Amino acid sequence: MNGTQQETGLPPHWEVRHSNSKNLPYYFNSQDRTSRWEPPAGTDTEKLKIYMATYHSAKGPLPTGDAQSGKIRAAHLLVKHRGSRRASSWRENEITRSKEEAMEIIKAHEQKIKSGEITLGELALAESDCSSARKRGDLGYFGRGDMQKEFEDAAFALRTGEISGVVDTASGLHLIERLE
Ligand SMILES: O=C(O)CN(Cc1ccccc1)C(=O)c1nc(-c2ccccc2)[nH]c1C(=O)O
Repeated sequence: MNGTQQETGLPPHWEVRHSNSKNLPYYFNSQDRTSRWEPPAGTDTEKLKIYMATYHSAKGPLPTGDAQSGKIRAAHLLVKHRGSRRASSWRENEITRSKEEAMEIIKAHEQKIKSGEITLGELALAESDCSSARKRGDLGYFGRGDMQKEFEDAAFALRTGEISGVVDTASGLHLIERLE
């Protein structure tokens, strides 16, 4: 997160950064690589105030893994198709649906979850083709490098409590909910 000069009101070479350990913004000078908690002299404080208000939107600071371990916890609902790397699951010994059919199914699941009709965990119990279904799709904690890249990138981009759009991996199509 670093807005341009005219957006932040900071002097040249200065940018706003975020300290995960303190969950606070700080100011970093990319030329002499100094950092400070307070805006530097010459800052247009009115502009900075507006910029920070936008940055600290209702959704809070940008998503990151847990400040200490870098791990997050998520649940997912997996709909496999005949092109899945392992086209079999506890639900169906041989999965023959096409990827297009799987997309229709998971889009309907997404609608139900995002409308509040049902939680992802509840729906995963009956509908997920992943062995985690019996745990409401809960995968526990994981860090970068533990999951397929597309899955990891989508999960780490979520804020806690947020639900992804459809994520496509070699295993199938997923909806992901970041739990912690
Ligand atoms: O992709 C494969 O070759 C086979 N797999 C991997 C797998 C199989 C069993 C348990 C965990 C992972 C799956 O198809 C699979 N992937 C997942 C998965 C993918 C991304 C995130 C979490 C789980 N679950 C499953 C499953 O059957 O239960």
